[in-house]
Amino acid sequence: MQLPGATKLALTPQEVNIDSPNAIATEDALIEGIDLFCERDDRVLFENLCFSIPRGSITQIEGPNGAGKTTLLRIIAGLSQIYEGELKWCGESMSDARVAFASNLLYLGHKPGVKSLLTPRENLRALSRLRRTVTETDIENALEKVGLYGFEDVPCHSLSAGQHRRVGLARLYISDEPLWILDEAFTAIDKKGVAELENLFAERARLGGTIVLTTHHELRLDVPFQRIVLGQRSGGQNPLQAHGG
Ligand SMILES: Nc1ncnc2c1ncn2[C@@H]1O[C@H](COP(=O)(O)OP(=O)(O)OP(=O)(O)O)[C@@H](O)[C@H]1O
Repeated sequence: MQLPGATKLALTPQEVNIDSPNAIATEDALIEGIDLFCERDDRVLFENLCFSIPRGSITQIEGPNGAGKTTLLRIIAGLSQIYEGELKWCGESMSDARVAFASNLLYLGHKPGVKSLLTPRENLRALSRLRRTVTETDIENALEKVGLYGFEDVPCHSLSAGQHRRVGLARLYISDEPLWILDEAFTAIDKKGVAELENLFAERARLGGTIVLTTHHELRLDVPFQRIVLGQRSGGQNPLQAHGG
């Protein structure tokens, strides 16, 4: 379902060159952060932070524990306003573009957002209830993709931590939102699951989807991606770094 006044971006491949982040033209940016500043408990998490997130790209927010990765991710996702500076969506101020932004976003936070009393199938039904286009077959396929075949109708409280997490991740396989913002998506996921997620991310970016994620995992992607590195203020490095695929 689309919100009134919201423009949903189509998922279509687009040429994106993120070999040199500083060279990204502003008009290509889906999201821009300009001169962002954030402080918590009198501690500056980041300041003068600028980045540009192009459509069809993958951006990893990286840094040590407590550096402010989740804080920045929540700010970008519009879930926290504890910052100064400017955020833009498709060249428009985020505060003016809030409805359009929200209709394009799938956000998966730290916690899987899965209800323990429900089964994986019931959880996915509930999470996709606003989307008439999601069928029972889509739900079954998504659960199979995340390795939950045979567990569709088991209450989630009797699943393992990794399986619980996989129920939440199954949303990615039924998502038509062009922007995914994912906090610690790999937590509790085994090696095979991590590799499958990495393939999904790369494939999604090739289709024109945009992914912003935090993880301590060393990403192995066969598409170029960029990193916003937090927690290195004394090093004076550029927080935006490009990585080849
Ligand atoms: N609700 C809150 N109230 C006050 N301070 C907070 C709150 N949430 C986080 N902080 C502080 O903000 C700082 C950054 O936290 P954040 O969760 O963004 O870090 P992170 O880089 O995601 O860490 P991790 O790798 O451990 O997940 C930390 O010092 C933390 O104590």
